[in-house]
Amino acid sequence: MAPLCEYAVEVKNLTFEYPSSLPDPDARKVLKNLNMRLVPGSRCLLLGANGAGKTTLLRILAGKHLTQPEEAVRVMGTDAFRDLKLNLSRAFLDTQWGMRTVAFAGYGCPLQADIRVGDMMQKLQDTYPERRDALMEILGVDPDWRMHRVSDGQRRRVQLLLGLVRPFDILLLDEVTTCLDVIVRQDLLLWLKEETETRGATIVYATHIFDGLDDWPSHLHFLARDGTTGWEGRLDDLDLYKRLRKEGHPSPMLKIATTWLRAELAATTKDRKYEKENGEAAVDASNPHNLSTDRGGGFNPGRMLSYYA
Ligand SMILES: Nc1ncnc2c1ncn2[C@@H]1O[C@H](COP(=O)(O)OP(=O)(O)OP(=O)(O)O)[C@@H](O)[C@H]1O
Repeated sequence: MAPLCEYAVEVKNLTFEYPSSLPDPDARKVLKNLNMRLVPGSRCLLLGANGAGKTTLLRILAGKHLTQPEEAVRVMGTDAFRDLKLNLSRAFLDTQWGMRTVAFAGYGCPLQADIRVGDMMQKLQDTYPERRDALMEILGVDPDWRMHRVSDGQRRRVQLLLGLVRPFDILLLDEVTTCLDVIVRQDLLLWLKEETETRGATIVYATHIFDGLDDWPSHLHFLARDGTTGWEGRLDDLDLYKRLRKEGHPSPMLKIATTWLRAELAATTKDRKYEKENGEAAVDASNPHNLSTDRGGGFNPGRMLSYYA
């Protein structure tokens, strides 16, 4: 059973930026005045366009980035960055697992050592034999697989097995179900739902694939393109969701995502047009159209070269 705390995740007015050379302080911010509150047992779908800041937020909740002020982010009622005990009850699974960085900046290649899956983190696997067996069955993992001979999807299944075998209070998932086949994904989502219902575990799941998710989340958090919270709360409280359900829409989650993302896209297109027409004047901080099409968090090498002068 998850420990008693009012909120499993509590983010209050969080603003976050990566080190950057952008002169405009607002342009540096990846997350802006962000709020998130999840009670234990929540299954929260984190939704947002590419570059909205989903990975950044999940990494903050996983204790990988220090925030200012530190109290802005609490996980299971404690300091998300400093409380190392959390690492025994918090699981973070992203697409970087098993990738070994090589000589090129930002380039990784998969773990290819000749290791038997059943021998990986063996003590942990043996500590929870029932969970291990259940997960092996759901994920279709064979303990005799060897890591230098698995496919991408099989490697992902091994990651999920090792990441989920220890009972967690909070699970942070960043796009880790993309290369799973549809049956494994469905069964895994059901297993995760059960974890929240029977053990009170909390899950935050960022994905762009909404197939099979219509009945899964209890909460939604929409991260807008400017790094603010676009909408957050219980899914049942979202009018659009209620309406789509009433109309018997075949895939309400996908419809919600496309409605919000298309509205953003329309606004971005409008802002891009404005920038094109107004040149450098468009980056004036006092301009209401300022900074829409590229928040320049670091990997986007700028919409205006003068930014980096
Ligand atoms: N390590 C970093 N250093 C500097 N800037 C970064 C870093 N990681 C991400 N960013 C910037 O932060 C912003 C948000 O990135 P993030 O990866 O959190 O978005 P995302 O919503 O997860 O996107 P996607 O859906 O494409 O995975 C982007 O503008 C990105 O360029």
